[in-house]
Amino acid sequence: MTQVKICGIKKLNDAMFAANAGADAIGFVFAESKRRMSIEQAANIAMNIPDHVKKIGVFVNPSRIELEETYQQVGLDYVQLHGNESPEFCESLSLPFIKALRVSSDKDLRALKTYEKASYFLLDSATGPYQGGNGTTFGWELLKDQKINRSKLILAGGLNEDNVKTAINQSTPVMVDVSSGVETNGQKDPIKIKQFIQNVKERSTCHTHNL
Ligand SMILES: O=C(O)c1ccccc1N[C@@H]1O[C@H](COP(=O)(O)O)[C@@H](O)[C@H]1O
Repeated sequence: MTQVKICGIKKLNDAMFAANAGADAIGFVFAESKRRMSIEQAANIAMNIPDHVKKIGVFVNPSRIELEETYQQVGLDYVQLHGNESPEFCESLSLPFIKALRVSSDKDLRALKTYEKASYFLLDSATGPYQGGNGTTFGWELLKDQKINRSKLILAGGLNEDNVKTAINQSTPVMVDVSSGVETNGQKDPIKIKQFIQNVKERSTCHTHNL
């Protein structure tokens, strides 16, 4: 079944709601962003949500020390690297990481093989002013015939309750990641979170039955 990560969580209520609605992972943004939060805020949420929900910290070009301290103090399961972190930097890390790549054409997928130590790789849209969380999609169809290890593929970028089933059909990722698409007026929206997760799980069930 396709897993779901709800990213940009800033409140314990939202984290609990997402967990109870079936989220498999939640994301805390430590990069420059309107969703940015402190280590203390994230640690307080992390210690109060069920263990089975993975805690993922999102960074853009962090220092090694920032990564290690945040990972340990919050109790993260993974760090998500959303900037221009080099393969050498990533390979030298001693913590589990997800490497995000911004995709606008199939040429961008060539970088995947240079991050082999990544636990997962996350494909996001290249459109928008920020390094992530732009709420913009990319052409998922370009993933269809690519030789990609789907068990390590997280799909992100502009996903929402209306497009997530199509996105999964076209890219067959192990996990989908959403931030903007489950917000209203810049705040996480429980109705959208619930519907998003329901649509993903529904779609996954249908898929399994069709196999
Ligand atoms: O969410 C943010 O503000 C953010 C900031 C900097 C880097 C990454 C960020 N979020 C990640 O961006 C993608 C796409 O988000 P969206 O659904 O299009 O809003 C997702 O992986 C978030 O984890």
